[in-house]
Amino acid sequence: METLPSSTLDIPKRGMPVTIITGFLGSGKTTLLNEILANKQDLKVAVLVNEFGDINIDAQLLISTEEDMVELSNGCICCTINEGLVDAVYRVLEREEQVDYMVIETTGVADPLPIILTFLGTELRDLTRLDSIVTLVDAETFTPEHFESEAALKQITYGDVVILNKTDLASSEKVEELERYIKTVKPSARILQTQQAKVPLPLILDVNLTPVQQYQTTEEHRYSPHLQTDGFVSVPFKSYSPFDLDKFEKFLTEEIPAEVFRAKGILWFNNSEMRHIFQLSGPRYDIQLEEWPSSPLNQIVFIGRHLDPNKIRQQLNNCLVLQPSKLAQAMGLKSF
Ligand SMILES: Nc1nc2c(ncn2[C@@H]2O[C@H](COP(=O)(O)OP(=O)(O)OP(=O)(O)O)[C@@H](O)[C@H]2O)c(=O)[nH]1
Repeated sequence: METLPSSTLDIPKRGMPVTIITGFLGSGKTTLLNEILANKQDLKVAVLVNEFGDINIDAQLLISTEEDMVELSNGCICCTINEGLVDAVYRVLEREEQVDYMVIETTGVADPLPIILTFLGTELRDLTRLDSIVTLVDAETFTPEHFESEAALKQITYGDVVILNKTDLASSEKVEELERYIKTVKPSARILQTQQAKVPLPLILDVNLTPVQQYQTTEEHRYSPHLQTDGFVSVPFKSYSPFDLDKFEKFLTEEIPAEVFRAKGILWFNNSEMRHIFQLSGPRYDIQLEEWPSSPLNQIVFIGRHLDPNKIRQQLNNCLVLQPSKLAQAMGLKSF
């Protein structure tokens, strides 16, 4: 990893520079955010993490400390909680401690335009400087059909920098083909190729690449009907009882609905002292072991189209060591 030239850290204090990280579900946005936080040196970065489910897993997996971070859960900042975005930026600006830079991670199903226009068309225009929209693309799973998601296409259309990530999982032909495709959608984009979103920060931060003038004439879009989440729904699940490892493995390999596109969770298993960071993205899943920073509990979110939340919750309840009815009995409570 290159070290950051000292000039890059000398960001002038005229309006706080803002970079928006976008990209489809599982493309590597949180990985990039962690990469930024690990290499920001003395730059004081505030991060704003948005998830459309009501459990914010990403926020719990960031290496940042709590003071640097504003979480926006249970709604998408490009639509339902757009006002929340303005308030969150104000909260950062009002802090006594100087913040040099703000990085925003959108949900994987966000249309970047309403977020861009919030920065350019509200009182935030004078307080911040929109620097760049950075779009992550999963080189393994992305196709020109862009998952039949209008949001996935818009993320590329508005990307000033497009990062073709996960090149370790795609052939060089596929990566070249994708690069050609991206150039047809967004000829002016700076295209980078990465693994684990490892990128020299001067290529993506304080680059002044957002064509602010061009957006000034498109303000009416802000009020146009939002894409909703392109049919994607998020099913959260939380439990204070651990999972039985064998049952959970069986669920993953045999029962999980095919419509689940993405899942992420912090898991507690009966036979382990460790917390398990679970990531499922398209065709693969991965589990990493870490120490628990606090009391164990299970938190997991499933994202996909046409999901049946009750069925998934029932399947997960069946994987618990102590199922809710038994837990209620054990606690002397009536179960409903
Ligand atoms: N093999 C491989 N895996 C990667 C790479 N970058 C990220 N991943 C993994 O892909 C999964 C998803 O990465 P995230 O950074 O959480 O993706 P995201 O865009 O934040 O996902 P959402 O939260 O759904 O929006 C995680 O398991 C990462 O460890 C890469 O370059 N190669």
